[in-house]
Amino acid sequence: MATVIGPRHPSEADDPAGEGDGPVLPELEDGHWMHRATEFAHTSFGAVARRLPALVREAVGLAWSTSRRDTVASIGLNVAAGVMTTLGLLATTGVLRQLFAAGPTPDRIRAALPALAVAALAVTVRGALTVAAGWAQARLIPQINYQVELRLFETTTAVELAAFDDAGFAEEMDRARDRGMAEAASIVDHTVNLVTGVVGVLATAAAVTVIQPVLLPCLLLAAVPEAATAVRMARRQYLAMLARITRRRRMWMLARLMADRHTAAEVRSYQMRDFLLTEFRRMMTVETGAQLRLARAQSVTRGLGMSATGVAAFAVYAVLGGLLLSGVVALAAAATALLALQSARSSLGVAVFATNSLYEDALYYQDYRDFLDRARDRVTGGQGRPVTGFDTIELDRVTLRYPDTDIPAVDEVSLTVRRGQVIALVGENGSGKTTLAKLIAGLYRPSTGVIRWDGVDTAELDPAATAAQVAVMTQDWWKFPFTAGQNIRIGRHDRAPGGPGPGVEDAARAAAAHDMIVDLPFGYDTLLDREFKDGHDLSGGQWQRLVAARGLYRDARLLICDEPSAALDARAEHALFQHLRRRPDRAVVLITHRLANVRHADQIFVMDRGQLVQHGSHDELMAVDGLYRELFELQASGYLARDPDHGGAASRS
Ligand SMILES: Nc1ncnc2c1ncn2[C@@H]1O[C@H](COP(=O)(O)OP(=O)(O)OP(=O)(O)O)[C@@H](O)[C@H]1O
Repeated sequence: MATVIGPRHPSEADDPAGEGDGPVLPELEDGHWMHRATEFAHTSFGAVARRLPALVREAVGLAWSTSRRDTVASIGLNVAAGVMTTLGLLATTGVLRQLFAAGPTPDRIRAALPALAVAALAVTVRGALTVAAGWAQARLIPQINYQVELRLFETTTAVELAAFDDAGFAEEMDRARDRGMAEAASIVDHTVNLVTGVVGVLATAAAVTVIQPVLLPCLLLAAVPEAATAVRMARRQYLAMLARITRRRRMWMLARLMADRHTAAEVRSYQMRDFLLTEFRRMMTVETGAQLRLARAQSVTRGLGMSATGVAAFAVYAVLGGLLLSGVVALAAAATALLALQSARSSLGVAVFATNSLYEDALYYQDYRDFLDRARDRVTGGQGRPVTGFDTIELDRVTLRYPDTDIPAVDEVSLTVRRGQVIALVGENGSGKTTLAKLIAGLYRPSTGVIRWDGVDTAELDPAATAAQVAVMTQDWWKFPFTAGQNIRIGRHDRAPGGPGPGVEDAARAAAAHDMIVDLPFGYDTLLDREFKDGHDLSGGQWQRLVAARGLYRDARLLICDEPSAALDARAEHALFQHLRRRPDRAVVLITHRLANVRHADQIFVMDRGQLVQHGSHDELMAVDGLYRELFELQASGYLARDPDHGGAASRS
């Protein structure tokens, strides 16, 4: 049953209103998970069934490694329930045989009582076993989720930073996280359901075979049309979903833009309401039409399926009648066969649905497995020489090329950072300062060249011990949804209270953040995320003070400050730079576009298009014609209210 999927883009999709005009946003790229959806849509049910044994092995292996006891219970109890189904049907035949026998009614009822007791017992035990199996199955799910989620996040937090710049890797990670991880528990769930369904069919078939083998083909004949209809309807539903998915994503995106705190101000200030609503209405019209058509098509399919099932049931009744008349089958056996038919049909439905779902979910789970395999190669860690500090960090012709780029972001840069010094990296936007700082921090490994700590290649050093010596105040910091105190303390979260280094409040004071924090509703315990109850938000500059406090709290031997004062007011900036001064036990690498802040640096390195083009002290660099002097004078002219293009060079004081 190979199937070709329909159009997925709104512009090509069925359009009941016949409208194609109006504001049209650019086409959405297919979601990263679409490739699996498309693959599944093109796979026939036969192919799905052929892969079943491997999929079941995979799921059982996963369940087994999570909880042996619950795995055995889920499967074992279901099999035992199947045995009870067989027993119940056989006992039912016994009951009917006695009831249909000749003789006075009280005698017939009395004779049927033992078989009736067995049938009742079988039904009761079966019920209990099914409940117990369901319990074991329900226990498995959270345990599996726990294991797979933990394994994924243990990996994503351990892979090297460079992996996140690799588009392929990042996409695989999204796939594993967004869908693959969630399907681990599903494949186990579907497998247990499959076992339940198959056991139900086999149990019924076994009972029918014992009662009268000739009835077995009847059972199959009656069940097949229903199963085929179930497959057909599930596929139809899936393909329809696939055809609408891009449009639905567009609608989710628009819905987010229209009802989100972060976009609310811009939507109003640019008066985007009509634009967004028009686009949303357009999508909704197409979407509603598609849903109405699907409902009609599903009803037709269901109607045809029910007719086919009815015809099959009628054929079975005819065959049964013939067998009854010819005396091949007794009345009691025929009546039991009808009961068995109901039971087999529902079990088969469960098995078919589970097969379909298992196959689809297993494709996504494979994404999770593939990601973990690939990520293992990018995990940093392992052993190396211990490090407790440094006297010099030396970059020797270091180059870094980001994935899929031809031009290096840092090109053959050599420089030395000495303990006790403040060095500055300056240059225009995109010149490579942040990238160079990340190399110095050990966040990236050079594509070529070597970085040495006291003469030892950093590749030979213990990565965790090296990272412990470094603090980075990044330019693109994140608003962590923690309290103000925790936002600072995570800078060195494993430091015991009263341990060496500044306290949280000391660090906050140094970054001019303390007064601002104590003014918050709960002081240092104020939660800094409006999405939580009693949460609070800060201004950009207030956040930056907190980020600076975190960096100072870390109290590392190498402090890297990438635009630490970009959002700070003059007073806060002044206070912060008091604390970024020379200290004999550490080195500071400072990146800033406010060149007045680098005047006192021991060494200033000037970057241009990835290359180091100048270096020296402020006075040395101002004494020569070059990029540094040009940038400095340009900036200083603003303060001196003198335009260098029209008034000559600004003061060099
Ligand atoms: N993750 C990345 N993947 C690919 N290219 C990148 C990445 N980060 C930066 N680049 C590119 O590398 C070059 C150097 O960027 P970098 O951020 O180091 O510059 P910068 O000097 O710090 O700039 P700015 O002053 O604007 O902060 C730029 O051309 C930029 O586009």
